[in-house]
Amino acid sequence: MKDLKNAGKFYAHYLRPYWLEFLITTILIAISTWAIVVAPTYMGRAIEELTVYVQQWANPATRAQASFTAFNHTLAIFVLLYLIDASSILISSLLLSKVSGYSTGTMRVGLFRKMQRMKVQYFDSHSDGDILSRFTSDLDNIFNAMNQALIEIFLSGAQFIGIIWMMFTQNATLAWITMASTPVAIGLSAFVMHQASVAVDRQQDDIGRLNGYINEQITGQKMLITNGLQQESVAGFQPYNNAVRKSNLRGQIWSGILNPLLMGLSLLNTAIVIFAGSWLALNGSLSQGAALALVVVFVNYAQQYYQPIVQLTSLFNMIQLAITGARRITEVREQPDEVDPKNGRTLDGLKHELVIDNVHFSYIPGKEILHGVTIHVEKGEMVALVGPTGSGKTTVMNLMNRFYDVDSGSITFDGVDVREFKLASLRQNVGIVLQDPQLFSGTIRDNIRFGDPEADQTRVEAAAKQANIHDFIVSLPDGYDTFVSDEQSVFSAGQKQLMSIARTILTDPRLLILDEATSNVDTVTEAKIQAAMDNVIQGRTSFVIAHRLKTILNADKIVVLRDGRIIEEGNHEQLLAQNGFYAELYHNQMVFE
Ligand SMILES: Nc1ncnc2c1ncn2[C@@H]1O[C@H](COP(=O)(O)OP(=O)(O)OP(=O)(O)O)[C@@H](O)[C@H]1O
Repeated sequence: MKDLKNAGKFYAHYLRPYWLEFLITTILIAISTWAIVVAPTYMGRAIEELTVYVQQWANPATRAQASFTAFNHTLAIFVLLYLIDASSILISSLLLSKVSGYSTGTMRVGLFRKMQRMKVQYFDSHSDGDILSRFTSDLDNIFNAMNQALIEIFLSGAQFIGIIWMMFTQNATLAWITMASTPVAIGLSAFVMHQASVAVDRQQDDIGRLNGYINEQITGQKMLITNGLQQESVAGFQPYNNAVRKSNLRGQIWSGILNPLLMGLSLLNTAIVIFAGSWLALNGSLSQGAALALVVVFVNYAQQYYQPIVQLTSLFNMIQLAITGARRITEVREQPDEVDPKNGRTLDGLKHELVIDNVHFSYIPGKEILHGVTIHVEKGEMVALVGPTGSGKTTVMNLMNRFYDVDSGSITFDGVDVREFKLASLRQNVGIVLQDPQLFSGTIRDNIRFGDPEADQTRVEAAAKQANIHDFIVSLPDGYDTFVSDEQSVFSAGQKQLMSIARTILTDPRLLILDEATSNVDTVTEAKIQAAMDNVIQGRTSFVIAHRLKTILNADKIVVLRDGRIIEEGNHEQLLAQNGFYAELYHNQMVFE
């Protein structure tokens, strides 16, 4: 019920702008229902007039008076009524198709915009496949339901009201008897629909998880092939597939039950109407002929009365999928946005120092990752963060850029808390070279000037030269116009890292965070990356998360992190002299160099 209420709110929000289309549709459907209800009476009248014509024509005394005019006239009205009905339905369908297309388009754009505002946490805690299925499967379900079910909802609703109205104009007692079973039908439908909705809900979530798995396996396909794990991958796929099959079957069974159940109830209702009508005919004040005619009419109504309910329940699965789709999209819409302070301050470079002061942080409440980390970074310094995998290096970076906020402690730029700056201003000042750089579909030029699309060729080339990737780019047949994408790129992993460095150089950030790539690159590329890093670091305050200690020998300060705590701090020589954890780490790495 809560889902239904929330879905109501969701659709009201997106469909409100189309109130005029709905008003026109309501009027057209009312006209069509009126036409369809009235048309049979003209049919009867036409038959009556035809009978009169035949009788007059058969009799020589009246043959001269026999005329088709009245019959033709009635028949024309009859045909006209059907034309009105057909064209009203056609126009309504077209209008509602337009509404479905436009409103799902708005939902898609809204969802996409929302994705750009949401906290990084959402993306870290949901699989790409699951996020993608909200754009594909859920929005498709919503579109299909709106495109096909909306018109049925209108038609069935109008038909339902029309039949009730007609029944009461004929005989109120029999009308009440026909409608008496409605609460049973509603109760039964509510129960079955609830069961089905639980199954359909689960089905959509299972589809999300299945997509997540497929996405992960496609992304890691090379790893799978290299390790000969294709069979294992298929075996891992089975539980996800089985879950979808099971919840799908459960949903189909429950929603499949509803239709025959209501058909049965409709038959039972018809039998009750026949029985009650006959009793009235025998004991009532009506003549037997009139009572019999009334029973026949009400048997007809009793069958028609259930038709809109049956029709709507046959669409139930589709409607349920749309309700679930609304829930899953609402879930995204209700995610908190990144917190951008009102009247936030503008960060204009770093003048003195950046201080990470006694920072505690946990991704999951109760599971603290950083336990009181304090780091001072003076303007122009290069500070390196080292430590074993999982020690919290990337987490520190996540906090400096406000991908996440600290639980306690603070991060300050010249004494001003990072949470007081406008997000855009903060990120303009903080450039990040990520561990696993991403290329976007477009030319190499567009990829380099990603952070500043207005940059001209001179600036793009200067950045590429500093990043040591210019020579490679111009060696390509199309040079800077070469089309690349993350999946189909002409770059090796190391060259991708150089591209990412070029991109960062172009935006000229005051503070640079460099999450060094862990991937193994050949020694020539490694030397290029090193030179590019030196170029980008020069003259800037920088914070390097280093995996290869060779790259940070010149750092002004090296901070050693272990299990979320700083255990050593100093420059390379000082730390070697301490002969502690860093010295051990360094000597171990040098063995492999
Ligand atoms: N989004 C997240 N949600 C929950 N836990 C996380 C998340 N990201 C990281 N962690 C956990 O936080 C801890 C620190 O991770 P972090 O990525 O900061 O380590 P790291 O030192 O950068 O490791 P690496 O050298 O492998 O990059 C790890 O135990 C990791 O499992």
